Amino acid sequence: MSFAAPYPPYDPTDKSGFSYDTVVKRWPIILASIVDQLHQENHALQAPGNVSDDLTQAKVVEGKTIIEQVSQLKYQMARDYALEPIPEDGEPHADLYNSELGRLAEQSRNTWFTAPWLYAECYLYRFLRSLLAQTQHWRAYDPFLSQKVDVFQKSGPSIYRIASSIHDIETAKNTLKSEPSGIEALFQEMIQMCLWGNATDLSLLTHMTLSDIEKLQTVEKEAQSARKQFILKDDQEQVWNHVKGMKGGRVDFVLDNAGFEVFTDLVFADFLVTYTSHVSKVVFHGKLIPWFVSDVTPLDFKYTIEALLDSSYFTSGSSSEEDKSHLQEIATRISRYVEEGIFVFSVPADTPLGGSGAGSKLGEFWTNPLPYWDMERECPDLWNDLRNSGLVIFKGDLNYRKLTGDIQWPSTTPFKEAVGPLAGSFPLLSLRTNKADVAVGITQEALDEIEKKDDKWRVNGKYALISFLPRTK
Ligand SMILES: O=P(O)(O)OC[C@H]1O[C@](O)(CO)[C@@H](O)[C@@H]1O
Repeated sequence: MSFAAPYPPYDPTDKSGFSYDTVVKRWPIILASIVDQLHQENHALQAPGNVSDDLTQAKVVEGKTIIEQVSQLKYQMARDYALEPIPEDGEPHADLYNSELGRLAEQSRNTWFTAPWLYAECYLYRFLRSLLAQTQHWRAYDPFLSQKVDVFQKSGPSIYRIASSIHDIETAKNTLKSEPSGIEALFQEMIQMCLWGNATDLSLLTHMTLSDIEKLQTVEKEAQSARKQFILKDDQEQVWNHVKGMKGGRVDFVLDNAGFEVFTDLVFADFLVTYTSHVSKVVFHGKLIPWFVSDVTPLDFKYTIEALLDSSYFTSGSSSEEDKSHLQEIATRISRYVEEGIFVFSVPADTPLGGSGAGSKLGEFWTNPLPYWDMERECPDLWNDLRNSGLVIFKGDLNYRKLTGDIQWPSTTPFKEAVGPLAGSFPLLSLRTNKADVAVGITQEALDEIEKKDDKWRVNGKYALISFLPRTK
């Protein structure tokens, strides 16, 4: 793999006030929470009677404990130190990250404030992984797991509401079959539910209260029609026209966040398989290492389905027996689809963090720092595999940044142009709420209007883009 992609046709320039903001404000909070988390684990391990002494096991290179290493990273980041090479830890992509770092050093862009934002952010999670992977004790440890679980457990009210809507669809199933326009309307509702499911994301939620999160999770019909005006590019009709031409096809989800968002992905997938004849198989792609705080790992995926089946899992809000039975209905169906291989995770569900060599090869691509432009050259196996899909759905902001290379395209640039050589490889749908500067495919008129209305529209998560490209090659 090499980083020097031949696309785009002009020099990438990615720095912006917002990226700087995340380095100085958001990342230190994330690192501080990891240090807290590690301390808590330490105390538990060192409790009287517990024979395990992690401070011995957790020594990493240079004689520093993992906690000292993470604290040092936080210190260096705030002072704009140079990024250190990723140690050879036996996990994928260390060479790729390091060769790019070398290239950046030649351009004096290898410090926390000067490195391209996309690279620096991916590096941060890969470097953290390296610290953990080099120890015996923390190798299987996901420092974000407790946050993921905590927020998911509090998402009960929104999850029950969605499950009840699906129950209503089940009740009207027979009528729906004879009314194609009803299915189309539901498809639009589902796509929007799945889109707005991306509005919550733990790497952004450092300042949010539970009620803020609940507001973001409001995805039912009324809220959706109110939010339609916030969709700045809307290819829903093109997507439906494409999907309705499929017969028993395969859909892929390149997943983003665990918890509530992956629940909305599963609901959308369930809808496609259960209520339409267009889709008979769904493949889910996640991350092999803890990534951008809340991204789905194979273990998160398995955990989500078990949690949905457990009627005492959700802790917030009051739920009636009826709510619970509606959730059981869809959770049981999802679990059955997994058992029957109708829903599959792209790597085995028990793949450990860091991957398991050949068995998880197809999952490695998603945690490298590259744009997706050159997937065909960088990871031909994955590219060829996705060519078997009838629709590849890329969820969320980071996937969008990688699809477009995270560069400052004029916002009226066609999506196809920003996706570059990847465009046309397979039918591609991006569902993204805007949390970073890059945004393309917007008409001049819409752009003028939004610039007047809200100067934070690119980053405040209130606006969204639904972008579709057909297969052309
Ligand atoms: O979960 P999502 O939608 O990919 O969002 C992640 C986004 O959050 C950030 O980490 C912080 O803004 C971005 O860098 C990143 O693109």
